[in-house]
Amino acid sequence: MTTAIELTGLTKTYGGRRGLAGLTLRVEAGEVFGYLGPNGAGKSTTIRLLLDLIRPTSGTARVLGLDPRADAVGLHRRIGYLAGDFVVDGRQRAGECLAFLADLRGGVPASRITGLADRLELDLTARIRSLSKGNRQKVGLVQAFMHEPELLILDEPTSGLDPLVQQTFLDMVAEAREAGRTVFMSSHIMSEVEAVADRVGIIREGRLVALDTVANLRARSSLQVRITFAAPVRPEPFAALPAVADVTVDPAGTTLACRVEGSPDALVKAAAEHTVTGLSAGAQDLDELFRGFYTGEHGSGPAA
Ligand SMILES: Nc1ncnc2c1ncn2[C@@H]1O[C@H](COP(=O)(O)OP(=O)(O)OP(=O)(O)O)[C@@H](O)[C@H]1O
Repeated sequence: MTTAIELTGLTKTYGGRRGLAGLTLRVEAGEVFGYLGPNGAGKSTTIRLLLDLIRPTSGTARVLGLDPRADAVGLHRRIGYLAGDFVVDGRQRAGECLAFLADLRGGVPASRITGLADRLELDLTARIRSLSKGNRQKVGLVQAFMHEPELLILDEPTSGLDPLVQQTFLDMVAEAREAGRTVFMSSHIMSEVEAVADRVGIIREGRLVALDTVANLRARSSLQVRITFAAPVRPEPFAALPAVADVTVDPAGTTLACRVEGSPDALVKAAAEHTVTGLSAGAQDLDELFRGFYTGEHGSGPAA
């Protein structure tokens, strides 16, 4: 597999302010990569560096094997880009605007533009200034996908989209991957990228704090367990068990709640020494896990 994006020690400061701090990251060709982080983490900075819209303070970026600084014009033809602040001339009709952008890219069959617009339920005859935020975002999505680029770089593509359109967009991403294209998309919210991303990178304060497959991250999320006993139990023996944390017992002493990270075997065996009258267990929501990364609760280095 070849590499679509390779960032090495990429750093950007704005005056004295941190934009991005030494980001090293590879995205392989053909993968869908979800780039997550809270506001101000450095997602848009990374994306602008990939497109040579801004220049790094230090470090390097290679995109489709090329240097964005030296090969910007050639690269832009091979990339579909949706800016976080996508703006176009509001006086134009959506269809005119897309036809103009298609010409700039060397021509796109009109049927592809109408096909995408139909799927997203975008009215091509409407003037852009009359469109809602979500409908303008659809114009941005059509222009990013319409020339079937090798690499899609999408900065918060789902922003402003209602859940049905969001699903259509996720289908478009899945189809792009099936066709062998690479997708690099940013978001604030894990659940938006979870369904389509092969891997996820999380940045906080300009640094990568987690990098893993969605499946592995899910495996790392903990289990919330509640056990009810026929007679009161003491929390201490449970708190001492491997993989068990945050043990609490209700005032009556008969309901125990805890979090399990890893195998629940020791907990099950310890509980079996008593008479168990009730048991419930649920996986931690992935968004909850991600909030932990956002706030720094889960450490500051990327996962092994
Ligand atoms: N042109 C600029 N001048 C000064 N500081 C900037 C500029 N652009 C970004 N920054 C700063 O760099 C940091 C990273 O910003 P960036 O826009 O990359 O974050 P982001 O992860 O895309 O956030 P959001 O989700 O809010 O779009 C922030 O602290 C921001 O204030």
